[in-house]
Amino acid sequence: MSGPHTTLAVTEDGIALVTLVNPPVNSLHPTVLQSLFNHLREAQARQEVKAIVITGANGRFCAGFDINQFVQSSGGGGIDAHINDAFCDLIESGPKPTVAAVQTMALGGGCELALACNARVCTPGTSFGLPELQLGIIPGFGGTQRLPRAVGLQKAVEMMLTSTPIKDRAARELGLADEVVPPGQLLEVAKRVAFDIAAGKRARVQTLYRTDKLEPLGEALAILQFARSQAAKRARHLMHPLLCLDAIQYGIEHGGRAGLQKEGECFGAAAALDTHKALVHIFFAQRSTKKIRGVTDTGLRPRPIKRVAVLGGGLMGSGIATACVLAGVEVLLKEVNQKFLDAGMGRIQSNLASRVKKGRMTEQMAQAAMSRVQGALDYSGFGSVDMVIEAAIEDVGLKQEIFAELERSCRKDAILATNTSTINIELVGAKTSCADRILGAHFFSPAHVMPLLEIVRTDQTSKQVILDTLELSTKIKKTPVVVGNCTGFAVNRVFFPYTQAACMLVDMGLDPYRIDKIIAGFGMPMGPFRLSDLVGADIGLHVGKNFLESFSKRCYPARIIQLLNENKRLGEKSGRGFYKYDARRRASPDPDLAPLVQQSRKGAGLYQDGAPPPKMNDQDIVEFIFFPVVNEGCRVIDEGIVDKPADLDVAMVMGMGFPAFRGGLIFWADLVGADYICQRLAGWAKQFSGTALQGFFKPSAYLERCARQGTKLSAGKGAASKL
Ligand SMILES: C[C@H](O)CC(=O)SCCNC(=O)CCNC(=O)[C@H](O)C(C)(C)COP(=O)(O)OP(=O)(O)OC[C@H]1O[C@@H](n2cnc3c(N)ncnc32)[C@H](O)[C@@H]1OP(=O)(O)O
Repeated sequence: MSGPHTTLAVTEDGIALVTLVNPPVNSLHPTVLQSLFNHLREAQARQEVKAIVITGANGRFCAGFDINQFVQSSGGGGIDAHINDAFCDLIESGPKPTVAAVQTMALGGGCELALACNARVCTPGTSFGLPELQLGIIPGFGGTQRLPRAVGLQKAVEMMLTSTPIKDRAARELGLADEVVPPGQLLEVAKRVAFDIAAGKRARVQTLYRTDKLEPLGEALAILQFARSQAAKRARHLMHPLLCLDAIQYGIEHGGRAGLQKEGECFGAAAALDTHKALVHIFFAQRSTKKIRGVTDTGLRPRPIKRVAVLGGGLMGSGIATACVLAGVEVLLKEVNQKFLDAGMGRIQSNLASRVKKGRMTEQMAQAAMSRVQGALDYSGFGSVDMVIEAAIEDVGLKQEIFAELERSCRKDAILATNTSTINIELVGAKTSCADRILGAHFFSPAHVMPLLEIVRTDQTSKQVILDTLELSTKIKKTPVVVGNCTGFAVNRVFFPYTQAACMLVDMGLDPYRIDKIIAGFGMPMGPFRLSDLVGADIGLHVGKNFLESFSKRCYPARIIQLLNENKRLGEKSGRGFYKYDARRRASPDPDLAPLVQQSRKGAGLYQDGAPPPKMNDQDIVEFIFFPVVNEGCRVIDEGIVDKPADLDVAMVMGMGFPAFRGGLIFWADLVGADYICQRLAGWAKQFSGTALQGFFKPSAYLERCARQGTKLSAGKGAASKL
């Protein structure tokens, strides 16, 4: 039988083995669920069956409900409200006991299925978890009721609110797994446990009715109250964590069975929110960035990258080297002299030490990672590397010399990448004759922490080289986005109007601290001015100049950034910028900023001293800042800088902290509507007509086309025809 299904096999000694079959992760497609219930019903009814073992095919148990169904349905994926009753009656409390034989993963609905069984046996390395909240929903197959009763409320709340799974050993200690056994013994042990329960030699645990692990009511309510305040603080835009807590609390107060009913209601409420659609979009978009038309569908196979040379041991180079050694890739770190090399090695060491301190790796693992780095002061060892990542200073001439040397020193098939964030990649390789092996590998700082890697291809970069770099990105746990070669590539380019629009608002008379508050309220990790302080006004000025040169007709020269530089207020690193910073780098508004703001306003001529600032509410400010960003995103789509609009969503979320719960820039823009955005931009362009600012707001051709044709911006340039 092909397609998603389950199989049922009854052994001679009376065990019904039900297997979930839906590669790659045995997700619970509706037909799997239907087949599962049919088989469970049959197994419960057949006389020769003494007990039931549920497992998954191909070494995996189950990654939960089929998330594709959420995309296809209007919300909630059509989960049947009666499914929970069926779980109870057929699995947990049916005439025959059930045992889950779990390999690799039991996530979401998969974990809930396992929790409904009377016992769980798993293999080493298996993850158990309820990560539904990361999809904007709550557990809907009884997880909000059974997990607290299996592991205690405190731990269950933590697992659900953080969407963090736990591994086999922790699961065993908490009582979520009953036994951990080698894969070869999984089914045998599960069957034995099932027989023992059926024979009354082992207790038949019905998790929904347990109370022994639950904290006393007063303590439980205090835990939930604290969780609510934490959720409101950490994710104040999100409703679904609170709905999850509502369902849990109801069950604590009224019992598990009543809690299931409440869970169903809360699940439905969460599934109806835009947050759910946005997060599901990001889930798939993140996985689809690795699928590049004309590259990954050509039948080419990636070549493994085992040894990488990193040129430059500064902040970026050492971060890149750290990301590589953490993934088992050998690194040759080259510097210009011993002092710099020692400093670079020291940075890698301290990156690893910080992971040990945070409990993310053992001292032994850190030592093993460090042993994979070798230092170099010349190019003599470069013949052994599969790839070079150059992270020298942003100097075109220097980079050109380096790449010419790399061509001489490396193998003819080695990939030559530059980590530049501003320089044209073609220019970097101008003194070589191997443009097909050259590309940009733009990491975000700190490179061993930030999850995004922009892979910048030129017209000459070969498909094989792109494919190999995609493979490396997966290995070093980065989400890759393949982009075209232009100033700022995708992320920095699309974001340049962000700070510029905010500076324009200040020049128009608005308070920078109010703007920051509103933008953080929108869901950005921080507002544009706090970000500017973090990045540094000197860097901001340098980057701003690049954009002014490349896109002079649509740039706003932010005088205030220039003034901050002149007054040595470079931001966090100098103790003052838009904000002032205390010894612990905590920011607070700085009254001494006012004269600079005044000077900037005077130069800009958008505000008359003493006049009231323009009346703009929070939404106006969000739109004024983000619509020009959307507009630039439209140009990036239209020029084919990204393979598909969803790539831009991922790039914005992971590179700039655009709120994932809004689905990324373009997904959000579609919810707002291309027509509305276009009208607003056209309105501002009119307001500033005859000035240099007109171009800043002028709707792009792609945005205008989508608005006119009623096409979604996310449909891509193929869908928005050039009529
Ligand atoms: C009612 C219930 O409470 C509701 C639910 O159960 S909602 C679902 C809850 N489950 C989850 O959130 C788990 C989501 N999946 C994951 O976290 C990860 O995919 C994983 C840990 C299972 C595997 O990770 P990894 O090995 O890195 O592989 P990954 O690339 O992510 O996934 C492999 C493929 O499986 C798909 N997939 C993973 N989980 C899926 C799911 N639950 N439904 C449908 N497809 C799924 C991915 O889209 C990907 O497809 P592709 O190859 O076509 O791109």
